[in-house]
Amino acid sequence: MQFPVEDIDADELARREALFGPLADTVRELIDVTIRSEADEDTILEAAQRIRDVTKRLNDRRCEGGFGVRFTEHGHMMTWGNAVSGLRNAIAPPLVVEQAADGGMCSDFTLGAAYEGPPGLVHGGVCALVLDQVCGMAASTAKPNLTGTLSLRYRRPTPLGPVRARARIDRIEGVKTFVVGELYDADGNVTVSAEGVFILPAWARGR
Ligand SMILES: CCCCCCCC(=O)SCCNC(=O)CCNC(=O)[C@H](O)C(C)(C)COP(=O)(O)OP(=O)(O)OC[C@H]1O[C@@H](n2cnc3c(N)ncnc32)[C@H](O)[C@@H]1OP(=O)(O)O
Repeated sequence: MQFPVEDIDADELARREALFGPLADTVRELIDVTIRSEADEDTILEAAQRIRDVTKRLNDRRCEGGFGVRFTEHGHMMTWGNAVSGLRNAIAPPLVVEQAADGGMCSDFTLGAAYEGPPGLVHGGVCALVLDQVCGMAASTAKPNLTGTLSLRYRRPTPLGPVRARARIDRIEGVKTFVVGELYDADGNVTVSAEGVFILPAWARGR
C-alpha cells in the first residue's frame, strides 16, 4: 500500500478543504433530491443534461484510481475518498468520528433517503459499513489495523434519521485487536451491535 505525501502547507490544506468539501456537500444534496424529487418531466430532463455537462467538465482533469490515503508534509492525514467519512466523497454520510470519554470512538450523524433498505429504515449493509469504519478507527488509534472479521447482530430496525455509532477496544492479543461497537437510534436504543477482530497486517509489523 502506498501513502503519498503531498507538498502542501496548512493554508493550502485549508483552501482545498474549503473548495472540495462544499462540492461534495452539494452532490450529496443532489443524490438526496434525485431520489425524492417530484419535479415535472421537463425539469428532470434539463437537470440530467446540466449534470452531464458539468460532470464532463470535472472529468477533464482527475487522478487515476481512487483518492487514496495521502499525508501533508506536516503529517496531516487526508482520507478524502473514504466511503464513510471522506471530505470529497458525496456518498459518505459523512461521519465525523471523535474520541469518546471512555477512550473509544463516537459519531453522531444523519442517514437520509440515500441509505434506505426496508421502507423508512437504514439498509443493513450501510449499518455494517458505518460500524466497520467506527470499529476500525477505535482499533487503529496507534497502528493501522484492517478488518479481519466483523460480526453483527441486528437487534431492531434502524430508522432513517439521526443515528449514533460507538466503538471501543475490548482487548488486544498480539497483532489482533478485538473491538465492540453499537449503532443507536434517535431514542438511544441499540439497533445493531458489532464484534470485530482487527489485524495489524504483516506488511505493517515492525514499521
Ligand atoms: C483509520 C481508518 C480506519 C478505517 C477502517 C476501515 C476498515 C476497513 O475497511 S479495512 C478493509 C477491509 N479489510 C481487508 O481488506 C482485510 C483483508 N485481509 C487481509 O489483508 C489479511 O487477511 C489480514 C491483514 C486481515 C491478515 O493477514 P496477515 O497480516 O497475513 O495475518 P496473519 O499473519 O496470517 O495472521 C495474524 C493473526 O491474525 C489472525 N487472523 C488472520 N486473518 C484473520 C481474520 N480474517 N479474522 C480473524 N483473525 C484473523 C490469524 O489467525 C493470526 O492469529 P494468531 O496470531 O493468533 O496466530
